[in-house]
Amino acid sequence: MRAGLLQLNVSDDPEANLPVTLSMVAEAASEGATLVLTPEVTNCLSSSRSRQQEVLRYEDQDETLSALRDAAARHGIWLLIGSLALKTGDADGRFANRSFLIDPAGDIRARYDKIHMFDVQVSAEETYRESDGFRPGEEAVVGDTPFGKLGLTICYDIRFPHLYRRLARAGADILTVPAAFSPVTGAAHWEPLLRARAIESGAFVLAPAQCGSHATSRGRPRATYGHSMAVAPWGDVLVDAGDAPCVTCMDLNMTDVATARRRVPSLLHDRSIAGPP
Ligand SMILES: O=C(O)CNC(=O)[C@H](CS)NC(=O)CCC(=O)C(=O)O
Repeated sequence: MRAGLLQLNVSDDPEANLPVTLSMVAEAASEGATLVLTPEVTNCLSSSRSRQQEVLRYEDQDETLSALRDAAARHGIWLLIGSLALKTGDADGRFANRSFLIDPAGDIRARYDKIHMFDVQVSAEETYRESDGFRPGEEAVVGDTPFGKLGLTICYDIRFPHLYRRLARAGADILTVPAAFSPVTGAAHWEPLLRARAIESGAFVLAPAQCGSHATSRGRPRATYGHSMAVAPWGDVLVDAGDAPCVTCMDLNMTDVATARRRVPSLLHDRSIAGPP
């Protein structure tokens, strides 16, 4: 199986972002990818609440979603849209940060709302309050494909290993971790977290990322870490896409999942542990 990771540098203008994303999806398909993955917030990196209120749409009216579904059908590929920022109709006005698995007919096969919100002060100057704008999801999701099961997660979820344990035990062969990681935490934690989840799950980890300085029309400027990554079930880094926008394709030997789990069957060795709660 051949997978393609899109590394994007989106702005807070969905209309401007879409043509770039579509041409990179076409490029991945032309390089033979049968599963193409895009990063977190493929449609719009958040700058201010008022800007989001203006440009974000409900799922059934979102043009990025409909155009990417068409693209999956046109190219005959599976597409993991890392996430879209979408209106929800919730009373408190918060948005959803939602991944979609699209099949080669363009149909939606799975949806996942990011569970863990990035409410973190990463440095004296840099604080994130994701839960101010986004409503967290509640449910883990596995999507079925002909080449294996995908466990859907997003960005900050990577720091919560029990979610990945659950997905691995549900049979996930590939864990998807689309991201818009902060440069500071990215440099310190991104690669070891991805490799740890791959090793302890005996699964591929595919992590398409946002990169660079993002153009925003208002609010504070944003920058993200890049370094989209593919990690094999044994823990080896297959791809590190660096820090500029790009399309990176790679072959995945899906039998590596069973091989890794046979060599170290730790998924079968969980025990319930007594002691402090
Ligand atoms: O806000 C948007 O538009 C897109 N979403 C993000 O950028 C999200 C929430 S602020 N970022 C992360 O989860 C970074 C996690 C991270 O950097 C870490 O775990 O260290």
